[in-house]
This record gives sequence, structure tokens and C-alpha cells, in this order.
Amino acid sequence: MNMNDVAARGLVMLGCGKMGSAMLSGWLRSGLPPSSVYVIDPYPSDWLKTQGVHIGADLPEHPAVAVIAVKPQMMAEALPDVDALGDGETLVISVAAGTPIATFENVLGSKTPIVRAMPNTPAAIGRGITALVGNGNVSAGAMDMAEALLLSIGQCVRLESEDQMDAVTAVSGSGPAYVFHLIETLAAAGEAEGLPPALAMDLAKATVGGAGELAETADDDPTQLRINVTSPNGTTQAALDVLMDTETGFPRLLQRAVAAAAARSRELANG
Ligand SMILES: NC(=O)C1=CN([C@@H]2O[C@H](COP(=O)(O)OP(=O)(O)OC[C@H]3O[C@@H](n4cnc5c(N)ncnc54)[C@H](O)[C@@H]3O)[C@@H](O)[C@H]2O)C=CC1
Ligand SMILES: O=C(O)[C@@H]1CCC=N1
Repeated sequence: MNMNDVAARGLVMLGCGKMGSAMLSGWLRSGLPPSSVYVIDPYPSDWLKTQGVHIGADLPEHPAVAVIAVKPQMMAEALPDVDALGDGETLVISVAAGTPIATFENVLGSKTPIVRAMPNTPAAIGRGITALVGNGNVSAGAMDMAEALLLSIGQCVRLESEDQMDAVTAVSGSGPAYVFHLIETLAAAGEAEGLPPALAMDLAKATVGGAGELAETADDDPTQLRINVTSPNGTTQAALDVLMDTETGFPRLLQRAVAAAAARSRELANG
């Protein structure tokens, strides 16, 4: 199976909200014809309605891929809408947090090839990262196909085991929200030091964006990049004394936050 198969046989999306749209925009940008895309979503967004994809239409007979992007809590209600695709011909890719592969096997049949994937919203600008793992029915070619689709919206990593998915979800699936909150709070702290709100926000956004890109592209690791900013007994050192405090600083706070997200992912396994 290759991208031409997907274009020829069709790609079905069950749910196309924030994450589904972020992925779909990447696929359309990378050349998937809109006429090959069939969306099932009772509340299509205005953006979706202008993309030229089929919405609520009859599904093709044996689409190449079905992407499941509804909320885990809606899964039991929504999944039966695509149970006809559980004939082994269609590769099912779920991006739902928490929902285990076994849930899809129970509804779609144990012969269905299922890839569980965890993308993130920077996919909308081709800068996502997606972790993926498949069940035993996913052939090497089908896994390559899933990876090719997800590579068009950013980087991909293959997991050794589905057990890693809760931690992955807590780090990179939810992670963009932590970074956006860092931007919000850095800007607010700048305001508290007397900066106008718009200037504080511009400084915070550009700092996080630039530091993120430097961390990804530099030869130095993030620890060395941090050291490079930190003059002995200078301003950064004063701030890091607060942020790196073992009781109240980032390490403990982020560990608690990531643990809470992973625990919630495990709870969502039950819908
Ligand atoms: N938002 C994010 O950053 C990420 C979300 N995810 C996963 O993606 C999935 C979707 O999340 P979002 O896009 O954020 O939620 P969302 O609420 O924006 O999108 C869900 C979509 O499903 C539709 N829907 C509701 N009932 C349906 C039904 N019965 N049949 C078909 N469609 C139905 C809704 O109208 C909506 O457009 C979730 O399972 C979430 O865990 C995964 C990674 C990141
Ligand atoms: O918050 C959530 O449950 C989803 C999964 C990862 C990001 N958003």
C-alpha cells in the first residue's frame, strides 16, 4: 500500500475536530486529493466545509485507511459507524488518547489491522511528532503507509510496546499545552515587571519559539544550551535558583503534571 492507494481507494475520517483537522490540513497540503477523503462528523467545522472533502457521504467499499479522531468518551457511540471497515482490507489508525487497540479489535474484529498513534497539534504546521504502534495484523507495508501519512505532518517514532503510549501521550500529545501555558505565564510575569501586555507576549512567544528551534537544531544538548545562557552570578542564575528548586521548581511540578496526564490516559482506557 502506498500514498497512491490512499488517493485511489479513499481515506475515511471518523471525527474531524481540532486534531483531525490538524492532520487533514497536512495531508491535503502534501497532495492527498480532497475527493479521496470521506469525513463522518455530525458537527463539521466551517474550515472542513470549504475543503472539498466528502462530509457525511456514503463510504467507499474498501477504503485504504480509516482515521479515528473522536474523543475517547465518544468512542463506544461512534465506532459502530465504521464497523463495516473491519474486514481486514482497511488500515485503521486511531489517535484517541487512552483507548487501547483491544477496544477497536472488539468492535471491528480481531483480523483488523489497527495502528494506535499519538500525534500533537503542531501537526497543523507540519511540526508535529507522532508515536505509533500496531497490532499483529499490521503488515510491514501497512506500517510504512501509516508512517508515511504521519510523516507528512511532522516527525514519527515507532514504539516498542503499546504500554508506552500513556507516557507518550503525557509528554508529547499533551505537551504543546504545557508550552503554551509557559508562554502565557512568561508573558504575565513580564507584565508584572511593568511591560505592556502585547510586548510581553511578543517576547514570550519569540523566546519559546526560538529556544525550541535551537534545542532541536543545535549540536549542544538542552543542558549545555541552558548553561550557555547562564552567566555565573547573573540574571539567569537568579531565575534558575527559583525554577530548579527541588521542592517547588519545575522538575517536581512537571513530574507531577506528566504523571497526572499519564494516569488520566490510563483511566480513559475505559472510555
Ligand atoms: N487535541 C489534541 O491536541 C490531541 C487530541 N488527540 C485525540 O484526538 C481525538 C480528538 O480530539 P480533538 O480533535 O481534540 O477533539 P474535538 O472535540 O476537537 O474533535 C472531535 C470531533 O469528533 C466529532 N464527533 C463527535 N461525535 C461523533 C460521532 N458520533 N461520530 C463522528 N464524529 C463525532 C466532533 O463533532 C468533533 O469534530 C481524541 O481522541 C483525542 O484524545 C490526540 C492527540 C492530540
Ligand atoms: O487532552 C487530551 O485528552 C488529548 C490527548 C492529548 C492531547 N489532547
